[in-house]
Amino acid sequence: MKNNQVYIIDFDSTFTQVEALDELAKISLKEHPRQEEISREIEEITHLAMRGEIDFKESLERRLNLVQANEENIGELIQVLKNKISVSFARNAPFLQEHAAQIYIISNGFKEFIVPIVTAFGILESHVYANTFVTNDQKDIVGFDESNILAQNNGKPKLLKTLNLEGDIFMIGDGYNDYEVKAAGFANKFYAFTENVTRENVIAQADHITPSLDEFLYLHHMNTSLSYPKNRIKALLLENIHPSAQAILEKEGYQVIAHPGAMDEEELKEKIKDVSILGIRSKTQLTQEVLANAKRLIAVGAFCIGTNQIDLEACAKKGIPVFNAPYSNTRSVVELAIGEMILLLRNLPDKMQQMHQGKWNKSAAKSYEIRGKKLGIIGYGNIGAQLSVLAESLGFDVYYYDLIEKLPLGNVTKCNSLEELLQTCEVISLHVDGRPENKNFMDEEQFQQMQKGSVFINLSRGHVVNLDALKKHLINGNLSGAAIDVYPVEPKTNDEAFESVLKGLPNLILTPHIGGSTLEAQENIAQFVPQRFIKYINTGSTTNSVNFPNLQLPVLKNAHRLIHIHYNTPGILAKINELLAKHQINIDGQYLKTNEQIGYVITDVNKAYEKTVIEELKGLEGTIRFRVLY
Ligand SMILES: NC(=O)c1ccc[n+]([C@@H]2O[C@H](COP(=O)([O-])OP(=O)(O)OC[C@H]3O[C@@H](n4cnc5c(N)ncnc54)[C@H](O)[C@@H]3O)[C@@H](O)[C@H]2O)c1
Ligand SMILES: O=C(O)[C@H](O)COP(=O)(O)O
Repeated sequence: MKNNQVYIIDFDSTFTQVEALDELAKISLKEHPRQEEISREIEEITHLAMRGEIDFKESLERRLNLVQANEENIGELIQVLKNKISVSFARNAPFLQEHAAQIYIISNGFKEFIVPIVTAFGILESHVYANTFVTNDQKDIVGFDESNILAQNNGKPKLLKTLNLEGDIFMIGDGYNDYEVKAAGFANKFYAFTENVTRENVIAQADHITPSLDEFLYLHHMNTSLSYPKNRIKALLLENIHPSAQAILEKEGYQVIAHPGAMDEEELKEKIKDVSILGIRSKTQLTQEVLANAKRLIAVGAFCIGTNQIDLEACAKKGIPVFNAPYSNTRSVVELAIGEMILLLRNLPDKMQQMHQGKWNKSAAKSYEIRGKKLGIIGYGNIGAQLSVLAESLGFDVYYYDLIEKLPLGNVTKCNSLEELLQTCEVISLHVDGRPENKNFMDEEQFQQMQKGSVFINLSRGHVVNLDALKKHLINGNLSGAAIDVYPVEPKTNDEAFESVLKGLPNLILTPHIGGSTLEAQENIAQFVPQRFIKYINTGSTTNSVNFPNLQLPVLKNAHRLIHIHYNTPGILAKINELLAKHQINIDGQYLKTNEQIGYVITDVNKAYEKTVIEELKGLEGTIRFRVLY
């Protein structure tokens, strides 16, 4: 606590998200036929004054004339404002309470609504300086007390002069009139508050741009709600991730940069240096070399299912959890697989091509129903299992093969070997994951084992199929058709050409890795993954992480949360607790989980503790990362 500091805080658009007179007009003019037009006029006058383009006094007179409010509207306004407290002020309520003696609210707004709002946060009524309304006998608001210094032009500096405050004075506000306090020499520093509104001519004058109160508190080492201001968290989203992800992360207060394509290793090595959150899809390779440059990376999101493009172990060893969206595009892949099965069994890829070339080939030759055919699913995971349910309902007789024991759904039949499945079924659909051992999983030998005339579908990963072997079996007629969505090498962006040995073959559907590319799936993914980041950053929760021990944690209440990530070696938990005991720290709750590489310990402690313990915890042998949530 810095007792020699004084914090002067503006009210409209700083303490609250809105301009109170704009809100008052919405209430008082509710029934007015020109309500929208007048409200727009009021907002414009507010902006002109806040940018310093018209006199403040003139703006107040003009706005009050237009608002046409009555004292009775104030109660409703207070209710509205209570729900519009700036998010970072609400989050840092303990700071306001604990530092009430040092906080002043100085506003050109009106005491009638400011006092009830700010005193609820512990701010002293005697520290609120603002205008007051003048009403007539009918309680209509007809003006303001013109003798109040804050009703005058340059009112804030004039008031500060009379207050004679001592110490380091910090002015926090969004308007030009807030900067004027510093310009007149009555504040040491001006912090332009941009959480709700950004005015170019105001930020140009600021000593510091503060996108939230967290940032101000962080600069002054007074955080009460978070260990790190959210506006300092930079997220980089690659590969055309659906825009709702950006919107969610921005709403949380992070800086977001979205880039349409993937980046190659060299470019990413450079761009990742100041990134805290990285969002990618299947194309970006997150290698150990890239990670070596990722000095600020907190979390990685695969905005897709597959995570084989990420060095998961290297991430874990750097204390970086990786999240994915394991179910969000499952249905989309299944629907495409079924559509392709029908097309291939009807020999349609060839027929469609022929029509474009003017060839009418009406014939039932090589055309079959799917009903009663044997479908073999390789990899009975989320996609494989859902495919089996839908395929069965369409009349397929379904078989599956998986490395591990799986619950067979419906009437599916389990095969004990890959060979058995390949020899049994006419349609083979591949849904294994992209682990390195699956490279060339479908090779010459496996294609030879397939029934003559059968069809093959791969919507999993490109490297799991040897394309030369597939080509050979499509040309020699062993396979009657195939559908391929994924390739060992894929273009990084839509501007690059697609090259493959498969181009131009008969009865072959080639698609540009779009199994999961439906609007529904992409939007679902863009909702799902950002929530994993937010939960991890705000609570430490690692649910759904693919490389971290999964811990679902309660919301932090009246405690500090110590988050310790360490190499999984015996005895670290004991050492953490020894240290906490030595400092007589009261543990409210403790959660531990380990995996092969790392241990993840969360300890909620009573707020009163010596801060030196933090340094000691960071210094424990085996520590990978440590952070505190306030
Ligand atoms: N084309 C696309 O756009 C698209 C979209 C989504 C997912 N995918 C890919 O689909 C694949 C499957 O996704 P999922 O969600 O079902 O994954 P999943 O992890 O739920 O299922 C994979 C299954 O494959 C099994 N498996 C792995 N290797 C095997 C092997 N050698 N032999 C037999 N079984 C094996 C696993 O045991 C597991 O049951 C992933 O590779 C994913 O990246 C592609
Ligand atoms: O793993 C996945 O979910 C798919 O391969 C989809 O990847 P994409 O997001 O790059 O289309």
